[in-house]
Amino acid sequence: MIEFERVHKTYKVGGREITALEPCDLQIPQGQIFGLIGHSGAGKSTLLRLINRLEEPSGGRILVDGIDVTALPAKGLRQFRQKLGMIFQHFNLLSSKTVADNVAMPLKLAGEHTAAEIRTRVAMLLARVGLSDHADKYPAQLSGGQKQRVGIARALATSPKILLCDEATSALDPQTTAQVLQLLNELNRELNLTIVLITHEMDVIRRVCDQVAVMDAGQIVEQGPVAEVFLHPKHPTTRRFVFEAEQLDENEMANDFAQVQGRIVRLTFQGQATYAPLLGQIARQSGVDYSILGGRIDHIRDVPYGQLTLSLVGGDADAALAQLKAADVTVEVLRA
Ligand SMILES: Nc1ncnc2c1ncn2[C@@H]1O[C@H](COP(=O)(O)OP(=O)(O)OP(=O)(O)O)[C@@H](O)[C@H]1O
Repeated sequence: MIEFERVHKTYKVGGREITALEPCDLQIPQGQIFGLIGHSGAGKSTLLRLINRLEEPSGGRILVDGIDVTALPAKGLRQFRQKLGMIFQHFNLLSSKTVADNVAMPLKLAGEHTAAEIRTRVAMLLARVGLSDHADKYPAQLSGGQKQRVGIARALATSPKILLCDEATSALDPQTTAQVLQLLNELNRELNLTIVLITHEMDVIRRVCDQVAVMDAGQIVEQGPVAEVFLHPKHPTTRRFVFEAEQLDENEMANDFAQVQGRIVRLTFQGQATYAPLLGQIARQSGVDYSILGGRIDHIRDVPYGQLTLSLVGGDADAALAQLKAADVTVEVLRA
């Protein structure tokens, strides 16, 4: 468990103070993939780098498994950092070293392993990330996705319990992004690894995260399980991210709504309800006619969801909506 208690951070630049993180309380349970999303300058990197004390907090306490890491002396901090791995947007591999030597680096620095132990562990890590055949190559000979796999293998070398990912897929194309996210997903489950992940894409959050915190101007403005935040965004910043990901335009939707009669509702189906033939049944029973104004079916992590925007005309619309709610469908009335 990672806990922030009133943690804040101010940078001093040429006599001027820049607040990067307002006092922040946060809890990240062990074994979760926790996403931090926000626009450039929102304070995401600062928050992430406070966890491994690459940045020192200006105040507050950070506890990892109950240990106050803000109070650790130099030796304790070195040991603590071995329990944390980090991966970066631009991979940060050493260009003059081979793939195997890059992965071996944290083990060599720890100074606790024989050369044979390091060789065995590196071979195992490279096999896990699918790069056994590339051990003797240099980073320049690899694709972006392969470089990030080396970064992941290196980050996992000392068997950390926490992996910090700073925009780890931002430099990758969509297909490679999907593969790297899939690998992170698998590692999270296999190793019960806590992953804290920074991104500016809601789609990355939707695909892998359990929880999300949305940051704006140094503050967490919305936080919760991804399904809740993604399907029912409240803060304007969250709404912008979700609408961007869904390629929706609020003004266009308002224009569309002006063209149709009746009530307008948004229905959210999750899990089993996503595929149940509810809508037709309920429309027949209540005598309501509906037209579909928008919708999609997708997954949040592994859970399917469907979201439909409908206009309802005639019949007993109240009864229809009550039946939908009784079947665990979330109903939001967009126009009464
Ligand atoms: N070392 C530093 N010295 C001075 N100001 C800094 C430093 N690092 C960050 N800042 C400032 O703190 C604020 C938050 O920056 P941070 O990098 O945490 O945001 P971010 O959300 O990660 O942005 P990005 O997505 O662009 O990386 C910004 O105003 C930034 O200019």
